[in-house]
Amino acid sequence: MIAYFGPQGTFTEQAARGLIPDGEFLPAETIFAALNAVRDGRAEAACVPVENSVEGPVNATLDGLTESTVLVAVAETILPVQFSVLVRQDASDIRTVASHPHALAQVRQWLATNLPEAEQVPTSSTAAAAQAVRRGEYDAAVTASVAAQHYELREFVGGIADLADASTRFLLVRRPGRLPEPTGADRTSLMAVTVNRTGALAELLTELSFRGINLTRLDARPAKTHIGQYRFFVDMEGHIAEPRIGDAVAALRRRCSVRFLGSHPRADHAPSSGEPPVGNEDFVAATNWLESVRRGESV
Ligand SMILES: O=C(O)C(=O)Cc1ccccc1
Repeated sequence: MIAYFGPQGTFTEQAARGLIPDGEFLPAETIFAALNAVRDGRAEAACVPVENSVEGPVNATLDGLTESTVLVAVAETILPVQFSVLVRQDASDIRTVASHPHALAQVRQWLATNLPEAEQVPTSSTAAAAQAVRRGEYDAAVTASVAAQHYELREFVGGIADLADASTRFLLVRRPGRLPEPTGADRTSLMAVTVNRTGALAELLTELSFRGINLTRLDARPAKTHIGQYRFFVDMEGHIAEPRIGDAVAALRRRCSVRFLGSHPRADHAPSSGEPPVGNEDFVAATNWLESVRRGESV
């Protein structure tokens, strides 16, 4: 069973069906509920949105992955997202338009131009907004086009997005277990809580940079312990099975609290960029040399 951030008709449902085409799916009303379905065993995995190219990180996912037993990402997909504005068949004027905040943000200009008087109302998801329009609570919903069929609504307008090539990245997460095999085009995700000291984050990032590891994402979320304490979410190119990446992650672990959030193939299949100053084979050779020195066989 694959839980997904629902209800039926969300972009996340499309992502889940793309990742596991022959899966059995369990819609969840919130991202936390989708993740907790994995934690309590009702689902083997969950599909949740993690970031989009307009609004950035999906905070509920970052918090949800780490605020209980940790779940790890084993796959990802990136969907281009365009939106439809759905209304009831008998719609006349539109005084309220509802959607997920990340959807409203991605059509902000369109709404300001075309529905400037409509009150914008945040809902838990785009499909939840469609359900609310069906119930008569709001006049319009900004959704994926597929939601029209699920909730018997009419497409007032389709194919809208302020940025034509906007996209959203979704994760498939599971309980910790066997890692996906390295592919040479992978992403490793961590959550680190640094000590609240000048330079602590810079030192953490230096452990990556001087090993030639390219950071692909850095987000900060409140640690919710006290003001000023943050959880840093760090994505990097590479797979933790690679000696160079493993060496860097161990170095971070020596410096601060680190949680592993997964190593998995990148949806864009982009191989690790650049020629690192020291490659995986150098780490293996250095480790072998150190072991032979310790055995008194080398100097
Ligand atoms: O609400 C949805 O449909 C989701 O899947 C979350 C979302 C919202 C806006 C853009 C991409 C995903």
